[in-house]
Amino acid sequence: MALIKVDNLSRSFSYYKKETGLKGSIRNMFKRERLVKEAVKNISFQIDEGEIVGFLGPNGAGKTTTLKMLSGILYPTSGSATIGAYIPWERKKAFKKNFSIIMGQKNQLWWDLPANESLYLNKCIYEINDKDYKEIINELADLMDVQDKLKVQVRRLSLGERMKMEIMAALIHKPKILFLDEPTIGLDIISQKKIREFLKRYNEAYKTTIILTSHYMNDIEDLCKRAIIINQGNITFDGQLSTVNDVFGSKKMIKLLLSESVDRASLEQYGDIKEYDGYKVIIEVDKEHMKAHSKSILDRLPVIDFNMEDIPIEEGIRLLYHHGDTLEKGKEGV
Ligand SMILES: Nc1ncnc2c1ncn2[C@@H]1O[C@H](COP(=O)(O)OP(=O)(O)OP(=O)(O)O)[C@@H](O)[C@H]1O
Repeated sequence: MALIKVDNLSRSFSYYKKETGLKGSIRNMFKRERLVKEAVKNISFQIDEGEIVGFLGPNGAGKTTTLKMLSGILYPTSGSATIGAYIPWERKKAFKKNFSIIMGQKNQLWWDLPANESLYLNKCIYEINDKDYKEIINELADLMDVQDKLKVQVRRLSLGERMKMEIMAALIHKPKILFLDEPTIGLDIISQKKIREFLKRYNEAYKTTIILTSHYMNDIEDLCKRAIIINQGNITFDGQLSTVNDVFGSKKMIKLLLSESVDRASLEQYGDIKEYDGYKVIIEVDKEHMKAHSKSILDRLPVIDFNMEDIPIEEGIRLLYHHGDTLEKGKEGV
């Protein structure tokens, strides 16, 4: 059943162009040019209870603006959204008790206090009783392996430990909906993996609905079955992650290992060269020319190893970022 329903949601920002230099500043005092940025344009989607959905797009695509509207931090310019029985920007207390947003680039913990003091503050804000608070703190600290860090001043924690505390602070009221905006940004690979494992287990245990934005493809592939891709405020893909490649089913990758160096120009006839060092080459080839090109490569080039693969999901998503067509509402794939 759909828990999050977004219907033709838009958000524009108006701002004034600022001229540089002294002359520009003086000119600005008398005449200012007003500009409008349409950050999110008529987007629609639905998300079921318990789903983890990857919300992807290049920088400036409109991801954070959408999450801010769904969290009630921003009013939309037009359109509607409901989360369960609530309209987020009405900011009803019961809604606030049901959701949490974690922004990897922003802290909610007090820098100079130990993490458990900030956690206690959240306990009071969310009106959690002592017994439930003790239980959830123990459970979360165990799951994230930070029992011994709870009394350490936040400024003395490593980036990974701090992020775990941020996640704990966001989860102590057991929200039903969780918005994660770049939760693993800047973390090393092992810490990223630990946080992903935690989120997976947490989602399984509590059936929390999660929208996740991340520029790390491992986060998305590990956690999400479905991806919504947004670019320049428009949704360009909404479907199963496994079908991303079907959109570009007309392309394949040929990976070659050569015994002698071959110059780049003589490989370009086969397709787009994705990687090249003379001996190791990856070429993106049109499927319709696959057979003829494969034969020609094997006949003419000093091939030691030849592999044919689908384009990697990361590449598929990158291509989808720039795929212009907006999806019709509810349609899966492009
Ligand atoms: N307050 C604002 N005033 C003017 N423009 C804004 C404002 N907030 C966001 N924008 C613009 O709206 C667009 C979408 O921004 P948003 O932060 O939603 O992108 P994003 O997809 O989260 O990007 P990133 O991956 O870089 O965080 C950007 O072009 C941004 O400059």
